[in-house]
Amino acid sequence: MNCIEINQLTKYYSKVKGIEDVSFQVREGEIFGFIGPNGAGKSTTIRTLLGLIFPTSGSATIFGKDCITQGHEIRKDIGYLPSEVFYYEKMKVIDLLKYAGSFYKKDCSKRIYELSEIMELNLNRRIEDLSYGNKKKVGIVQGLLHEPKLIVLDEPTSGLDPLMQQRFFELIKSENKKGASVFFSSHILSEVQHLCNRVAIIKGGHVIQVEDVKTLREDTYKKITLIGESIDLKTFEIEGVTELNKSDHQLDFFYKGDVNLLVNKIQSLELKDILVENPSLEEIFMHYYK
Ligand SMILES: Nc1ncnc2c1ncn2[C@@H]1O[C@H](COP(=O)(O)OP(=O)(O)OP(=O)(O)O)[C@@H](O)[C@H]1O
Repeated sequence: MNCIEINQLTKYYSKVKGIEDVSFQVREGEIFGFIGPNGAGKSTTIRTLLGLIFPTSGSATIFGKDCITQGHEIRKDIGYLPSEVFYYEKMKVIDLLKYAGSFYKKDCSKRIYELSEIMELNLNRRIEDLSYGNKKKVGIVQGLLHEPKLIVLDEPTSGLDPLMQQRFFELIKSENKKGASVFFSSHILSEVQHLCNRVAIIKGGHVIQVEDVKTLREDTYKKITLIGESIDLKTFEIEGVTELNKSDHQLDFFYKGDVNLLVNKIQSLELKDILVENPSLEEIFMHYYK
């Protein structure tokens, strides 16, 4: 079953394109990544999904309910961390979190203390005295305190130091193990690689690929490095080869296609070394971003 379904969703900010014809599904129980460069349309998609802005056309559902007309019914099941968090500056963290918890029909106090301990958040400070990273932690606790069925995170890790990022990932994984589905946007590809089952790649307002993270890494390009004295670059100007580069005695390129063709080309060469690697997600995405 799908927890999120997005169908041909389009949002124009008057004449400025936010997103166009975006369609994909997030399955219940998965951790789904939403990847794209700045301005690609990630926040627009998320805000439309949450009913914070209206689409120009298209539709979206969460747990089978329409995001626009049934938003109030859906919201109790969603935990949302926006990309920028703004709070009442004069409030103490604990008062703010208890106030946030009061909107749900359950006692969230125990969870507030548990989450704050995990994220090392000082509950007695005032919001105005917190650093950007600590405000982000308040957002994380606020997003999770009611143990939502779906967690929506918009660029969640910006501002967190590496140790806290790690804590946060562990926290998300454990919420997922307990049954929560997770949808999060990022332009940091390594975090997607570690955390997600599947990803959608968005560029210029269009989703250009929805794929298993594993497939994305395995079924695409191989990264080849050949080291030897007299390798002719022209030998590898063949179909399936991209990013061909020669420096000193080294030739690097990406290859996608029949490996036998490549082996035929390589076997006549006098090599000192050869390296065949799966490209990093970074390298794969750079390919899609072009
Ligand atoms: N309120 C707005 N008014 C006008 N244009 C907007 C507005 N919000 C977003 N846009 C435009 O819509 C496009 C998509 O922006 P969006 O913020 O959704 O991208 P994003 O992928 O979340 O980027 P980032 O990673 O920088 O947050 C951009 O061209 C942006 O300038």
